[in-house]
Amino acid sequence: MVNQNTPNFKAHLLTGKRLIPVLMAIISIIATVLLTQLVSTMLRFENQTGISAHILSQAERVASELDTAQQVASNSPYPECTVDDINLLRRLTLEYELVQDIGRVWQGKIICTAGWGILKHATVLPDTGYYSHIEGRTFYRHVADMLPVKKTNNLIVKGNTVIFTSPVNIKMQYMSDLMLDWHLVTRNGAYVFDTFSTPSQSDSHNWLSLFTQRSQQRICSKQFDLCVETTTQNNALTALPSGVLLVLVVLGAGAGYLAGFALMVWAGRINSIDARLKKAVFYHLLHLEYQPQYRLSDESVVGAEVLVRWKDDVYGNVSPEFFIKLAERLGIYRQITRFVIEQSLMDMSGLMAEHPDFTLSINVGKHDITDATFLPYLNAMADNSGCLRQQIKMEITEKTDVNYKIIAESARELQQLGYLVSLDDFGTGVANIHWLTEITFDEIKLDKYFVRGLGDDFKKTMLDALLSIIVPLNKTIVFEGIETREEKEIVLSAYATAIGQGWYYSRAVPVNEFIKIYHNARKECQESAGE
Ligand SMILES: Nc1nc2c(ncn2[C@@H]2O[C@H](COP(=O)(O)O[C@H]3[C@@H](O)[C@H](n4cnc5c(=O)[nH]c(N)nc54)O[C@@H]3COP(=O)(O)O)[C@@H](O)[C@H]2O)c(=O)[nH]1
Repeated sequence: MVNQNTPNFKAHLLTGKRLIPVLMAIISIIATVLLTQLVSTMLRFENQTGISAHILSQAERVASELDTAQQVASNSPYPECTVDDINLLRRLTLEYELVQDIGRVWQGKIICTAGWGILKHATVLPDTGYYSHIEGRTFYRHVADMLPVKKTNNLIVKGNTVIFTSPVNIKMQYMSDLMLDWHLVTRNGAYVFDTFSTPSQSDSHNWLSLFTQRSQQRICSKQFDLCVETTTQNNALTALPSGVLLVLVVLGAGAGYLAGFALMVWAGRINSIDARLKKAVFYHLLHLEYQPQYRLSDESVVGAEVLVRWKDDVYGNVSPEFFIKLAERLGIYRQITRFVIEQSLMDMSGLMAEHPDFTLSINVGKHDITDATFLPYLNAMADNSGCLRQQIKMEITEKTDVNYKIIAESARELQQLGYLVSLDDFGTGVANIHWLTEITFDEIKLDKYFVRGLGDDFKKTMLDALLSIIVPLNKTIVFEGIETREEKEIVLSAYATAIGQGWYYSRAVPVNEFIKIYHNARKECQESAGE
């Protein structure tokens, strides 16, 4: 039987465990959303890099075309604004798609162009132009009314040449579906050639904006005084179609729930009582307690019964009655007996060496007495401990589920080797008077059943009858389970040389406490003997 708390604990454990898959599902949904966000951010970043490069290459193509046209015009062999010179400029406007018009500049004024010939009134260039020290050009943005026709142009002036271009030179193409702002600027950022911004970029002010990431990039041309700056904001939660998002959430929740369920099963396995007992036995997490045995006549402690204990972190205090059977079923029982023998001899060897009449009772079961390696092991341990073999008493319970002939043989062998043998739990199991004649024991332990309720006349009569059979056998008789003073007095009056153990005297206690009990009892005996 597991400690009474164990079933409650298990129920509590199960309720707690049921939450694991739900918690895992929630964590998984969050992880899925974050992962989607991460992947989407990475893809968008890659896309942004591609677009930046595309814008820059277009800008370089524009710059290169205008540069070539300007160079050809500058190298004109004709005097400025002559018919030949203007014809040359006209050829250039036909040849270079981006050149809308091209003209000559003299003393800060446009004096002739390919489109308008010699201007009647030379047009003064605005004083707001930006001069690039890298390229030696002056740029004018969105300049209106420089020519007889009303039109807005960008102007580029170098030396004696002015080129008129359209304000929009970079093709927008697929950019409208991207949440991307870009600016085409000079390296120092002082002059903006072209710019584009997505109107909806700054619109998401709801809770989803928490998941919004901003990415800025800047790349510059190696040839020209040109840089592209792009800015994008990514929010996969709003960017993804709601159907796709729903599928992701459902998949994430499902995967999390399954993982949680698997974790629960795994945790259940490693926390099963079988697994925990195996671990406790393997790592020697069991411990021992000793219950003193008293000579009832003078209340001196004559021996101790060692009892194995298991206090588990999950299941609490588990009764040996339960875990000994479990250990037998799991095939690890032998390790427990060996642990008990080794540890108890170590704990008690000092006291036993000092008091050669002190006996240590050790419980053995069917797996011990049927194990061929048991006796050699016991001998080695006993001899190694320095204790006398006749101080070691092996308790064989009557409940042992093996043929009495095997028990008789074991008892005989143990006695021949010098150990004492005790018949435990007498009167409760399969043993009967027949056992007493066939098997030789040194001690008979009467089960607590006979002590319980000894105030009752019938029980007392039963005990007297039993004693009339076993007393003549001349064995030590131990009464188990003495819980009250009355029980002790009745036992003592029934059998004056009785040995007793029970909660009236002491429960099983750790070794240090036992040694104190032993010495106190001894002192009291000596004192009362001296009086
Ligand atoms: N093979 C092994 N069996 C072992 C070992 N250690 C213990 N056991 C057996 O487990 C059974 C239960 O033992 P436990 O719960 O330790 O109970 C023992 C005592 O605590 C209990 N006891 C002692 N005094 C009283 C009392 O006054 N009242 C009361 N109700 N119970 C009392 O009795 C148990 C000891 O019994 P016994 O062994 O028959 O002397 C039990 O069968 C143990 O034998 C082990 O290492 N190996």
